[in-house]
Order: sequence, then C-alpha cells, then structure tokens
Amino acid sequence: MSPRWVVLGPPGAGKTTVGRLLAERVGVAFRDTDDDVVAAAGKPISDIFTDDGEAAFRAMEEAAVAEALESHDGVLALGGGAVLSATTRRRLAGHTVVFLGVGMAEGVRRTGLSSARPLLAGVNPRATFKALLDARLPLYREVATVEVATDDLTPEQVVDAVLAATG
Ligand SMILES: Nc1ncnc2c1ncn2[C@@H]1O[C@H](COP(=O)(O)OP(=O)(O)O)[C@@H](O)[C@H]1O
Ligand SMILES: O=C(O)C1=C[C@@H](OP(=O)(O)O)[C@@H](O)[C@H](O)C1
Ligand SMILES: [Mg+2]
Repeated sequence: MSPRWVVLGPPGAGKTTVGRLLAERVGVAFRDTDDDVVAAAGKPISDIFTDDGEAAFRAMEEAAVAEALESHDGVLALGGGAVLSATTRRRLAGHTVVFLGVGMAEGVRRTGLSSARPLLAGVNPRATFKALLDARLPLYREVATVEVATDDLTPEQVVDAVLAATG
C-alpha cells in the first residue's frame, strides 16, 4: 500500500487544505502526518516543541511519515519540515510527490493568523519564513515529481493543477 499523492511544501502552501480537497474530489482517504504526531504525543505541536524540543518533534515526524508511506493509500500531507530528514527524503523516492510552492509574502499572510506553528511564532515571521524557504526549497525540489505555485490560485484551482499534472 502506498499513497497516491504525497503533498509537501512550506507552511501555508496549502498541504492540509488542498490535500483534503484533492482526496474528496477523487474519493480517497486523506491523512496528515501532523495529525498522526499529535495523536501519538497526546498534545498539540506547540506543546511538543515547548516541552520536548524540535528534535523530538522531528523524530516523531520521521516515524509518522514512514508509517504513513507504508499504510496509507490516499492523499498524504506532510508537515512543512518533514523533508529536513534525509531518511524521509530517501523514503519518498518512487512516490508521486507534489510540491506546493508559496512565496514569502503570501506564506506569511496565510500563516499569520494562526499560533499553531511554533517555528513562525517569533518576532519576525517574514525573516523566519525567508530563511525557511532558502533552506528548504532545494530539499522540496529534490524529492518532488510535480511542482505547483499556489500564490495566485484558489485551493480548488490547485487541485485542478495537481490533477492535470498527475491525474
Ligand atoms: N491556495 C490558497 N489560497 C488562499 N488561501 C489558502 C490557499 N491554500 C491554503 N490557504 C489557507 O492558508 C492557511 C494555511 O493552509 P494549510 O492548508 O494549513 O497549509 P499547510 O498545511 O501547507 O501549512 C489556511 O487558512 C488555508 O485556508
Ligand atoms: O515547517 C515546519 O517545520 C512545520 C510545519 C507544520 O506543518 P504545516 O507545514 O502543515 O504548517 C508543523 O509540522 C510544525 O509546526 C513544523
Ligand atoms: Mg498542514
């Protein structure tokens, strides 16, 4: 068993929103590894970061991705930092991997209203987002089989683009 689409990209790219819509559109199950980590830890991501640290979160995330890649056959959305793990990047080989891109301005706008992302909760979310994009763009592109820029698209249009490219 293997996901039909794995969706990744930076925070605010719409992995969760578009992944869920795509799954609804084609009638398959949706799964988000952030939810799996929260369920396994029994607490929200912000509490995992505060209580246990980012490294502990990354270890749980790596395990959640590995498990989902083996057991889920619908749409699988990853957390934005999942690709930081070289082991995860290796495990993504051979899968249909959709990279949803978003620029800094739109990414900050989309994530700005939520306090649920501890990495972006600092005093300068624009600088943090820029640093995050600089560090991760090569990693997203290393594993992606399809890339969709989402800045000027509605979630429905992103689903259309994903289906046109992979369907
Ligand atoms: N294409 C889009 N256009 C406008 N808003 C979007 C789009 N995709 C997602 N959003 C909004 O951005 C926020 C973050 O989306 P989310 O799916 O949680 O992103 P991710 O899982 O990639 O971090 C949500 O409020 C969502 O409604
Ligand atoms: O980019 C990141 O490092 C993170 C992104 C979040 O997921 P989303 O990308 O779905 O917001 C979540 O996994 C955690 O807050 C860390
Ligand atoms: Mg998400």
